[in-house]
Amino acid sequence: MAENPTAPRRALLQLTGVRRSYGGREVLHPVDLALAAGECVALLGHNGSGKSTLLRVAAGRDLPTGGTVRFDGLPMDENDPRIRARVAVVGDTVAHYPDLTVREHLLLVAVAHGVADAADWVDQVLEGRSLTERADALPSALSSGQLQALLLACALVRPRDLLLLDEPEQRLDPEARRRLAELLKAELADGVAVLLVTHHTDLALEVADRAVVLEDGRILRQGPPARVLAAGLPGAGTAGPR
Ligand SMILES: Nc1ncnc2c1ncn2[C@@H]1O[C@H](COP(=O)(O)OP(=O)(O)OP(=O)(O)O)[C@@H](O)[C@H]1O
Repeated sequence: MAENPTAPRRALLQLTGVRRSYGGREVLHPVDLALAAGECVALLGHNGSGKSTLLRVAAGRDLPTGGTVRFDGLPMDENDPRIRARVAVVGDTVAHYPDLTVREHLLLVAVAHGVADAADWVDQVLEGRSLTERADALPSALSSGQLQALLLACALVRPRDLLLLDEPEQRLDPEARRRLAELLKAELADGVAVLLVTHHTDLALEVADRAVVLEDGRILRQGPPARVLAAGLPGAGTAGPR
């Protein structure tokens, strides 16, 4: 039977009443958020509004103080191998092995995830992120933009149904940002669900199906990115994309 395009899509990631407190201070008030396969939600908001906290909780890297996070019906837990095999995360901290080259990082991740023909696939991912010339460099010899490209490449070299990205556009030059937008569109076309924390409103406009604006740990508004951005972001002097 043909799929009804107007029917609500089944959520792959479902956050229900999620709260997070640090030292008694609530930084996420109950938040509900659902993300379907092939859908991109952009999380926007001022510094400290709770975007990274929400992404960490969504990734199972941080436990909510209340509410539930489910991935494909399973309680979200980054230690569950069924979840780890399908969820790729680029978080807000830079993590790498100082004594492994760029290529070795990608091989390690690809082999750990059972990727067939890992060496060939790694070469393709290196090429796609413009890292071929730096393949034998150690992380300490990379520029900040190249390091960001490596973190992204580590998420792309492995299988995934859900991609959680915290400001992946950080430190990328305009050309690399343009390629990031193309890459995200290709991920969505492949059915990958993408939760994207970003300060780059043009990126949200280009790739997201829905924008969600957080303010002080609460959803202030959500909807089609153009409409949400036309209403302006909290703290921004003018309405519209920057
Ligand atoms: N581990 C922690 N301990 C205490 N407070 C924290 C911790 N992590 C985050 N916070 C606080 O939670 C609030 C939300 O932080 P979060 O990093 O989620 O914001 P953000 O919207 O991602 O900000 P930015 O745009 O600057 O990255 C902030 O007030 C921050 O100080």
